[in-house]
Amino acid sequence: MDSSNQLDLLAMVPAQDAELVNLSVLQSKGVLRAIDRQWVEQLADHAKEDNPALLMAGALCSAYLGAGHICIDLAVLWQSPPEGIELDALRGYLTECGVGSVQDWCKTLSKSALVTSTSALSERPLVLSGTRLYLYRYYQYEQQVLQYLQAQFKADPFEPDAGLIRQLFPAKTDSVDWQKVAVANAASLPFSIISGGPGTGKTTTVTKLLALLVAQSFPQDPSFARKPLRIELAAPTGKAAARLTESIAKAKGNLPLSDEVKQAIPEQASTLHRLLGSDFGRSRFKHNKANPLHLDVLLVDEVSMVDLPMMAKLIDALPPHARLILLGDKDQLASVEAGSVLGDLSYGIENSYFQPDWADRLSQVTGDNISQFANPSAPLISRALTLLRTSYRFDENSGIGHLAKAMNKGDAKAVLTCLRSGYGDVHWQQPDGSQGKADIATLAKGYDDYWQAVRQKVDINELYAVFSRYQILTAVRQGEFGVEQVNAHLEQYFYQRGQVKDPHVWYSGKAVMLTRNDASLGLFNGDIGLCMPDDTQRLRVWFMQADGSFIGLLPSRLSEFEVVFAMTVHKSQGSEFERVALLLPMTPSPVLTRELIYTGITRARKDFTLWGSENLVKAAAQSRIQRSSGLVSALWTD
Ligand SMILES: Nc1ncnc2c1ncn2[C@@H]1O[C@H](COP(=O)(O)OP(=O)(O)OP(=O)(O)O)[C@@H](O)[C@H]1O
Repeated sequence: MDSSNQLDLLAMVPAQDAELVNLSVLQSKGVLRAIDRQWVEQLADHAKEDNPALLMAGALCSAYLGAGHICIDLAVLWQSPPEGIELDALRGYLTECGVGSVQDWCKTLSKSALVTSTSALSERPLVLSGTRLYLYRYYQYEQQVLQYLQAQFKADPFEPDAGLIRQLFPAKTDSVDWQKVAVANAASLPFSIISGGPGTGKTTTVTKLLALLVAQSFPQDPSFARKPLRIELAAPTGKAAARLTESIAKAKGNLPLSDEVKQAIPEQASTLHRLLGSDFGRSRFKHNKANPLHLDVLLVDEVSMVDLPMMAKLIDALPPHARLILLGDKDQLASVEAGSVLGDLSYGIENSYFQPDWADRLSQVTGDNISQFANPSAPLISRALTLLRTSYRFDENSGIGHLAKAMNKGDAKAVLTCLRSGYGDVHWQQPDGSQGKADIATLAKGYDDYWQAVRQKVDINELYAVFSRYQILTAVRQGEFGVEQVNAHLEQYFYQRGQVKDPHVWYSGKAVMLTRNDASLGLFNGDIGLCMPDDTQRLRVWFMQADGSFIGLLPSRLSEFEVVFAMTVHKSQGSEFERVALLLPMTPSPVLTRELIYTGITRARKDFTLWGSENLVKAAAQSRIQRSSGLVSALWTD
């Protein structure tokens, strides 16, 4: 059957609901992308399948994947269809196709040659697991992660050196020291997650953990040769890797251990792509099960940015004996690509409860009373998780700390109170509705120091440091308040003020962000370059490398990049700035969520300005990112 016949068939719906649900209508309403429809129609055509309920499910599965979901849950769709689609229309349409319930829908799918069941898994485009429908590859990724975790849960725990742990945490406190618990947990297990908001001591804690692992690896008898522990540090972006390098180096200095131990802790972090041996542009990595990484311990920071396929590939490349330690802030925006792995794995972490035997064990190792957190129904994964709750960056007087907390809770009233409270480090600019334009002159002021540094031709290290102090963040890409227009307006404004000679060509001070990994240059999507003349007065774009040094490239060597006086909140993940201005659009948008604003707020160390209306701030506080996957139910509820 050709695809035009299929479209005719799909149009066979109850008269009153006809325009509401067929694939072309779903596409016109933006529920489906052209690619979702083409994909499922081609598959169906090839397999000579024509059941509209199958086509609908397949197309939605593809569309939801594009929006970051790992799967669709037919039972959920049956109750709450995609936005813009009437429930009655969807059900009416499916009923017309002989599907009167979720069970019918599943039965229809399971009869299709395009769908495989999990009990007799075969390589077909779609996988039906209960009421969840996956694209085959994503089901495989999810299973890889689950199988890895199940294997770790079965492994015998290690015996960490309790004396060393207490030496690393000498302070006696009345309450539980969760940093100490995190170290005890992670030192006992081959897999662990340490989550916490900004400044809660994730790097401090993990540096102590690495110190413990290194010190434990030293032979008791110093006359024996020491087999060095191979530790690798990684993060999803170059910027995050550079920050991890810097933070570990700083935290190492404060360790109450010998120089020998400190020297054996690496500082240099790489990107995940580099670690796995990216052959840019292809989805396969050099390191995988057949060619595993050469390491004993892998620490990955900023894991909220890691998508499911990347996590699966990372796990695939781990040698069987390796320890994996994941660090991140579970409340930040999920990865750009599909999945919310950190959020799913640490789903119940807020409750901090452990199975009683594990709680006893932790009490013995730490000397703190963890038995108060014992709960016989704690799932296995809970022992691998520790949440750090105390921020050492933001004290009681910090507006940024209070605002981040209120937004994270989704407490719109507290967010507004905080914005109005007159904290010295939090400012709120409500847009003037009649104007409908971003206040570029005020936003641009934050770059005065930068332009002065450009004029003074300071060295690139210093210029980079000055540039990194201030950042304008946008919630969206398009429109007057989107990153593209704001950057164009800023360049124009700098031009009018004489700071930029000609915004259409390369100029001293032009700041760009790469939008693609570039194998030939060894640079990554998200890397920031600043344009300045070299010693011969030729303009070059200077990029900071993972070791903190700079390379200067001729502008002609860069192919895909954008100006970056403003960047989206998504792109800012993994970076921090002293001062941040977060610009919201004037009209509601589904991207305005609690996670997005929380991520924006927590990029600021010292000063945060929110540009946005009360209504949008309230709506964002009440809107959460929800991504479907099978991880939460497999790990937390099954
Ligand atoms: N237990 C502690 N007591 C006092 N200060 C601490 C403690 N833990 C961490 N700090 C301090 O708090 C600051 C933030 O710590 P750290 O960088 O480890 O946090 P983080 O969670 O990694 O931060 P970020 O959000 O920047 O990634 C550092 O100055 C650190 O020295």
